[in-house]
Amino acid sequence: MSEELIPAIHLESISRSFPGNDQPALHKLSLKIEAGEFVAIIGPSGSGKSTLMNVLGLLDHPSSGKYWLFGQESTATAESSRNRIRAHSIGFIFQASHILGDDSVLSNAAMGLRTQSVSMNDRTQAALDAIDRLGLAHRVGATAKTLSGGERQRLAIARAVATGPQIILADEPTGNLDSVNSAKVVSHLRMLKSTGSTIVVITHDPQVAAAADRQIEILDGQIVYDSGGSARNSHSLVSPLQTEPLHDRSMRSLLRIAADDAGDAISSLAIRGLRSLLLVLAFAIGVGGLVASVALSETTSNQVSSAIKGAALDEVKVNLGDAEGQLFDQREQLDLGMDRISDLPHVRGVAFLGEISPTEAKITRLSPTETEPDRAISLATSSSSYFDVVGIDTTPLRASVLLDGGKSGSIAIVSKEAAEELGIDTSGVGGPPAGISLWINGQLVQVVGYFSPDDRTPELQVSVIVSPEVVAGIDQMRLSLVVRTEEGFPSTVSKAVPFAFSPASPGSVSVQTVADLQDLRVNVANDLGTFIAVLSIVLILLAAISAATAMYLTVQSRSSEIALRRAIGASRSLIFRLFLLEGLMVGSIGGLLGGAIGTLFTLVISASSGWTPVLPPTLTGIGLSVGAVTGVVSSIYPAWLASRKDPANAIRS
Ligand SMILES: Nc1ncnc2c1ncn2[C@@H]1O[C@H](COP(=O)(O)OP(=O)(O)OP(=O)(O)O)[C@@H](O)[C@H]1O
Repeated sequence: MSEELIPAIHLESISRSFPGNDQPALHKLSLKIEAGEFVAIIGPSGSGKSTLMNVLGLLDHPSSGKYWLFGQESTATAESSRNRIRAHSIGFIFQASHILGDDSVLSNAAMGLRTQSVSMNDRTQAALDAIDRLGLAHRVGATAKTLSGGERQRLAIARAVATGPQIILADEPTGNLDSVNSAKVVSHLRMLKSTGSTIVVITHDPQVAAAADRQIEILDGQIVYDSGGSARNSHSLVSPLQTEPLHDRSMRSLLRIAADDAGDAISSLAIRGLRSLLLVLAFAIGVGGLVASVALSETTSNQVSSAIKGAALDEVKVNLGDAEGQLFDQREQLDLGMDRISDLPHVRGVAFLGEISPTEAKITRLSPTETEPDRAISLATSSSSYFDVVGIDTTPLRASVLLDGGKSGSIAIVSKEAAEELGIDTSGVGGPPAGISLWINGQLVQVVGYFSPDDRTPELQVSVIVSPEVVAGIDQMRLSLVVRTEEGFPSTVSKAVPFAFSPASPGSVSVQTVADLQDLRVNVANDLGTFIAVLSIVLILLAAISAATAMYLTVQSRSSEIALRRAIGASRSLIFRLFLLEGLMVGSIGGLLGGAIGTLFTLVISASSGWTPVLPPTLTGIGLSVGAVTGVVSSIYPAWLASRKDPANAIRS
């Protein structure tokens, strides 16, 4: 690198005024400081020392005048170059040491190096060297908040010198220290001077002022005394400033930046563990609900479709309403209506089904007084034609004929699941053994066969179908007809059925093709899915609002950290990325957890309802992406606010 003989600092007629202040904080101040000088700036409170320091450190812009830093005119320099100069060429030591209390001593010392994007190994080495030089090696792994005041200030110096800056700016470095610790700081500053650093110290401390080679006094924003420059020493030659990015934009370097960002975000989330956990849970609940709604609506749709898809093409259901004891009084009329329906074109068969209200049916195995099985068994009555119409075989074959009366008397055909529930052995291939009977509402009913309901008749899964005389005395019965049509004709037939069954009042007969029913149930499933989805979106919005609020509060409480990062050269975009990444991580973890919760919820609901769960392979992706997007969106505003914080103001507070 080329080396020239130029002042380290050259101010010409610098003024700085603040809105609302009649007196400028700096007034036409001119000053030259040679490289390698150790200068103390003294003056009463309010005289403009900190303002001068902020201008020198490129934390603040003067209102007028010119400033050359190592020969480079820096008043008009772009923000990104100013960040780089701060990161590479200036070391700051602030009065309030601005240590990140929850981070380790090592990570505090390495902070500036992280901003420089130095590799992890070099970073650790340089930070350890600086810690060692400042006599803190024994506390290297400690959490910074456990350090004493003097140790903190030495750590602040270690952080400032670890990056190897050309100039050190220190604002009251001994302000909070006793004389012993002040003396240590002074000796470290002298040691730095001896290695060629240019040092500018603002101080009220006579000990520090005396240790400097040159004293400058400021009053009302102007220099009122200057002890004069010292001779250049052997280290006083300066190198050009670092204004261009040092790290290349290679894949490796980008990966390092990404790893640094992720590391910062993780440690920041870990430090605020409980807050992070609550946020993750908020996202998990919202996303979990959404994932469950997707999976459940798929599951229920599948359930509905597979249950009735076989019947959709050739079945019409006719609801005759509640028949209160009418079945037998009006059996003739019922048979007549059914005859007329079976005469309709495209009709293959028709049968009735009388379903008895569960409160009216007591079914037991051995005695009329024993307790009913745990699982509810439904009771229905029909004729043999029902089995033909819905296409269910019985064991033994044609057992259903016995339903049509005659000598056999009171008989029952039992679904396999109901038989198992009642403790009847269904393993025999020839049907129930002779003499097996049930007690139904106090009557002894002989079991003559089994049947296995299929998808068309899910309502008969656990049921007993009896001959009509068994239920003769029962009032509460829902009566319906099942009409089997030629394939593709349910809709045509359904229009004619009411007129055929009840020519006098066709309006009293309500007809549904299974296809209608399917639509209806799919709609119900969809409605349910939509309801859960809307609810989940509300939950996700709430999660996003809580995340945004928590993040906003965090930004406020981390003002000092943000100020420090900005002061030591972190760009606005780095600060923005840091907060955005925190939102992304919280949202993604919440989203993944929500995906798992939603899946588990669907499995539990499906298992308890006897459904086959349908878990689309995209569920995890949905959970993750909804969580990630919501996390990012909710952190945009707080991240933006953080990135806009003015380092000069923030560092004062
Ligand atoms: N951001 C600001 N907005 C308004 N006025 C400001 C701002 N910063 C500094 N000032 C004013 O400029 C003047 C110089 O302040 P400065 O902090 O530089 O003094 P100082 O010499 O460092 O004081 P001290 O020794 O008490 O820290 C003061 O009157 C102060 O109120």
